[in-house]
Amino acid sequence: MSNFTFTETKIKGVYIIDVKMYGDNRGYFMETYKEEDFIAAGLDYKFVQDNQSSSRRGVLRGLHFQKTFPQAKLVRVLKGEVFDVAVDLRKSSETYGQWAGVLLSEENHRQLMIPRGFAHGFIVVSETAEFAYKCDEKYHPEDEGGLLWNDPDIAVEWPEVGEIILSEKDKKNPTLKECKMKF
Ligand SMILES: Cc1cn([C@H]2C[C@H](O)[C@@H](COP(=O)(O)OP(=O)(O)O[C@H]3O[C@@H](C)C(=O)[C@@H](O)[C@H]3O)O2)c(=O)[nH]c1=O
Repeated sequence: MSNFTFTETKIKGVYIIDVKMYGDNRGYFMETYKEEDFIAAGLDYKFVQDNQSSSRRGVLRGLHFQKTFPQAKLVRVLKGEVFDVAVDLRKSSETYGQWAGVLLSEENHRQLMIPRGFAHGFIVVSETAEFAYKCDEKYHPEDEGGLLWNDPDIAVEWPEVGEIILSEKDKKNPTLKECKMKF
């Protein structure tokens, strides 16, 4: 029997994944990824790179994608809490330009599966957060693309966290209208 529950969001292909935890007097155990269970749920990805980042409250990383080497991402939080967002950039999608968002935390142990063809980002809600994710394509620095986090046409409803902290690169990201990105 699988330890995973896969729930598709309003955007086709984007899944919230909950995991059964086994607690005892030592602490807990949980599986965080199992190829055969993901394939059985229709999520057949071959992950080739794992990443981890740490950020303080108000840090917003995103919205990021790779243009010619798109990455599917399986994302989760190790410490703290973030609001995680995927924006659909698939040209033939009925939900092109729309976003899905979910709170991921060290308490709910939730994961979000984001297919290729999306921009991805998150904002840190807790004092600090450690974030981990698997990618099915390696990092290509020359291929990076970004979308402005507060593009009014996408209108992500980011939670209120006070001051928002962006990288210099992310401050200069274009809007969807400006970059017309479609996969
Ligand atoms: C993403 C990445 C960055 N780096 C390096 C480049 C740079 O010097 C440093 C920090 O990179 P960034 O500022 O792009 O890191 P960050 O803003 O955390 O970028 C990440 O944001 C989230 C939202 C994503 O979805 C990821 O795909 C990725 O784009 O790390 C790698 O060596 N490998 C990687 O895979």
